[in-house]
Amino acid sequence: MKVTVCGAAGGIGQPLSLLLKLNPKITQLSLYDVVNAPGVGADLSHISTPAETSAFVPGDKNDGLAFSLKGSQIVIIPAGVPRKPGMTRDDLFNINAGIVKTLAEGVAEYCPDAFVLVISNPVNSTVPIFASVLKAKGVFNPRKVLGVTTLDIVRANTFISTLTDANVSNINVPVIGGHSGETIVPVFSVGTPSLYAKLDADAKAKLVHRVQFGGDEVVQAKNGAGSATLSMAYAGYKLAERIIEAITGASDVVECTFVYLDESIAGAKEARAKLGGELDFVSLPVKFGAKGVEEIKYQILDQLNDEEKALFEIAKVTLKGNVAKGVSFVEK
Ligand SMILES: NC(=O)C1=CN([C@@H]2O[C@H](COP(=O)(O)OP(=O)(O)OC[C@H]3O[C@@H](n4cnc5c(N)ncnc54)[C@H](O)[C@@H]3O)[C@@H](O)[C@H]2O)C=CC1
Ligand SMILES: O=C([O-])CC(=O)C(=O)O
Repeated sequence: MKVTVCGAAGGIGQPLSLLLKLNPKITQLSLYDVVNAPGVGADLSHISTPAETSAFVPGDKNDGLAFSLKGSQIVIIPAGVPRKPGMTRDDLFNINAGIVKTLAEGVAEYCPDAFVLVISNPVNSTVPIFASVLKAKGVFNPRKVLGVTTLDIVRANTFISTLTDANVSNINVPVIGGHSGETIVPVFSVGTPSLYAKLDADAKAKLVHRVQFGGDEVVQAKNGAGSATLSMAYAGYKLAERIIEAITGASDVVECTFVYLDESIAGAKEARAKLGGELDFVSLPVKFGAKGVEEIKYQILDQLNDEEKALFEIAKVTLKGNVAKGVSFVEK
C-alpha cells in the first residue's frame, strides 16, 4: 500500500504524514512538497513502523512529482495556502486552483487509478478542478476523486457531545453539502436524534452555526498563523484509514465525502433527481469498496427535518456557483 502526501511539509502535511507512518497497513509513505520534504522525510523515517518513507521536491534528479506519485494507491492533497483572518475559503481560489491543477496533471500521468483525497481549499471548487483535469486527460474515475469534508463531521461530533455531556465516541453526525460556511449542513436530526431533541431552538441554531463556521474559530485564534492543521490532519487521516479498510476488504465503510454524482454509481441518479438536477458535486454519505465509491446514500435527503431542508436549499445556491467556478477554471 503506497500513500502519497502532496504538501507534506506543511501545517497539515506533517502531522498527517506522522499519522500515516503509524498505520501498519501502509508499506510505502511518499512525501512531496515544493520545499522541505526531504527533512520531514528523514525525520519520519526514523520511526520504527513498517512504512518505508521517501521524500521528493520538484526538480529532483528523479523528477520529484513523478517518483512520489508512481505506484500510489492513495494520494492525499493538503498543498496550498491557508486562510488568514478576514478571508473566505474562496479567497484562496486564485493561488490554490493552479496548485491543484498541476497536481491533478501529475496524478493523471503517474497514478490515474489512485484514490485522491483533496484537502486544499476551497474544496467546493478544487475537487471540480481536479475532476475536470482528469476528465480532459481521459482518466477521470468518479469513484475515486474525493473532497475531504471529514473535519466538519469531527466538529459536529465534538460540539454536540460537549453541549450534551455525551460520550463523543458513540456519535457520528452526517454532514452534507459542501465545505465552506453555509454550504456545510450538519444533519443532527439523523446523526444524534435523541441528543439533538434535548436542545432548544436557540441552542440548535448556535450549534449548527458553530459547525458551519468552526474553521473561522481556528483562523481567528491562530491570528494570522494559518488555519486548522492538527484537527485537519486527524480528520484527513480518519478518512484515509477508512478507505484503506475498504481497499483491504471491509464491507461496512460508509463516510461522508464530496463527490461527483456520476450516474454509473448506484444511488447517484436518485441523488441528482432529489437535488433537482442542480448539482454535479455534493457531499453525501457514500459506501466505499475496494474500487472506490460503490453507492451514494441519497436516502438521507429524505430524512432532513424542516430546518435542515431550508439550510440545504441555501447551501445548494452557493455550492453550485463554487463548482461552476472550478470547472470553468479548467475549461479556460
Ligand atoms: N478540507 C478541509 O477541511 C481543510 C482544508 N484546509 C486547507 O488545506 C490547505 C493546506 O493548509 P496548511 O497545511 O495549513 O498550509 P501550509 O501553508 O502550512 O502548508 C501547505 C504546504 O503546501 C505546499 N505546497 C505549495 N504549493 C505546492 C505544490 N504545487 N505542490 C506541493 N506542495 C505545495 C507548501 O510548500 C506547504 O508546505 C489550505 O488550502 C487550507 O485552506 C485546511 C484545513 C481544513
Ligand atoms: O477554515 C479554513 O480555512 C480551513 C478549513 O477548511 C477548516 O478549518 O474547516
